Amino acid sequence: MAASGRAKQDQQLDGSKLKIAIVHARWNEEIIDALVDGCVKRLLSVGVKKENIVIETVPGSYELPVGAAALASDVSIDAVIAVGCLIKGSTMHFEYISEAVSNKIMDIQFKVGKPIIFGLLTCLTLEQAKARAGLIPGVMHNHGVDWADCAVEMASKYGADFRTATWK
Ligand SMILES: Nc1c(NC[C@H](O)[C@H](O)[C@H](O)CO)[nH]c(=O)[nH]c1=O
Ligand SMILES: CC(=O)[C@@H](O)COP(=O)(O)O
Repeated sequence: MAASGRAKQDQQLDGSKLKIAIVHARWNEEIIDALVDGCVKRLLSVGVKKENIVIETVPGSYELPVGAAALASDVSIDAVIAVGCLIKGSTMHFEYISEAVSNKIMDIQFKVGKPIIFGLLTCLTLEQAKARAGLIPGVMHNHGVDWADCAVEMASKYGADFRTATWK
């Protein structure tokens, strides 16, 4: 069972002035649909306008860094949420994609000067993925909600700093 220590909000989130992009993979559609739905509903609930939520897709999670970088290059976008679901198979494919995507998304946000939220589930079983997408009642919350909060907080708190920071 995952740690229950979800980050508590240290400020009232206000997304009313933000434009947020979600780029999601199309593998494991049931999981992705639930994650994106949770993310969008949360963004709307903290004030992001519907017209300021951009949704694009890529074939698989390995393509998320390219999609995220492309969306982040749009000057009007304040943060990108990269959403994918990797489920371990019988080869090392899972490990290579997980590592590459994690490292690259971290790199890109510093290069583009915008928060890119790591919304990639790296699960050993379909059950783990369903739980983290909020699809098993009473087990776990939909992690897409956390990613929405994170995008709004990071864009609000650090967005401008990212663009001008010399430490990139
Ligand atoms: N097995 C999963 C994949 N595999 C596809 C790769 O992400 C990539 O699209 C392909 O290797 C071509 O570059 N993708 C997922 O998102 N989830 C999986 O479980
Ligand atoms: C995450 C993956 O790429 C994985 O689902 C692919 O399965 P396999 O390792 O059996 O080819």
